[in-house]
Amino acid sequence: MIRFENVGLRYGMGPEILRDVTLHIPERSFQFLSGPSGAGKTTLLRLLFLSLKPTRGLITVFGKDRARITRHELPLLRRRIGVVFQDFRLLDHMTTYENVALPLRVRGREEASYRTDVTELLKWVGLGDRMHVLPPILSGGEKQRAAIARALIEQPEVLLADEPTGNVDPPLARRLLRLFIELNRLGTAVVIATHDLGLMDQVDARRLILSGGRLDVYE
Ligand SMILES: Nc1ncnc2c1ncn2[C@@H]1O[C@H](COP(=O)(O)OP(=O)(O)OP(=O)(O)O)[C@@H](O)[C@H]1O
Repeated sequence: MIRFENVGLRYGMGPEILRDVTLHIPERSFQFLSGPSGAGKTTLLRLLFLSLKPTRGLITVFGKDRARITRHELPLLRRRIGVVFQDFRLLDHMTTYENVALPLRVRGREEASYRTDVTELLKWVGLGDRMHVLPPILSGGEKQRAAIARALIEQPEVLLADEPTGNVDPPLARRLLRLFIELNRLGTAVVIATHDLGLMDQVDARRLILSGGRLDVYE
């Protein structure tokens, strides 16, 4: 689904952050992306989300060569990739429901056509009773789940999550992990960037480990 071949990335004239990274994210797969702080996990996620271009190497996304994707095609491909950012990026002046519905509204969909989907998804992530609350009132874990719901509303083929359990207590981290596993069972490929060894030990999943700019894959 997404393939990297000998990918290198540097910011400006800085050192190479990623070096010769070769990677395949298969359909319906589940993997953790780990490595020390500053190893380049967020950078790798940004490459997967097409918000960065590699400085060298080949990336193909849904069969398309990254270098040949036009500005017009980019939003269509991105819609197939859900992302949960480290800082959630919820809009504070919109309710939880409105935040999750926003990608559909932006596309010009009528509310009547998506109201049930948004409501069901919010119930699925455990926010059924927080739908009409503004994000500043949500707890860290609730914000996290709202961000997950927003990433899932367009039924992406792959979900990328950057440290999704970074700010939550262990019981909630386990709950979020169960949510990702269930999502994966329903057919979505999942990539979770995390430092949390305890979290990774709870699932027998692929591990992508970044260190010194290189990526090792443990199946
Ligand atoms: N926009 C940028 N411009 C220049 N350097 C950057 C930029 N973004 C990240 N870097 C550098 O790239 C390296 C990798 O950063 P990145 O955020 O990808 O690591 P990470 O593994 O996600 O770290 P953490 O676990 O601490 O979030 C770091 O040295 C960082 O300073």
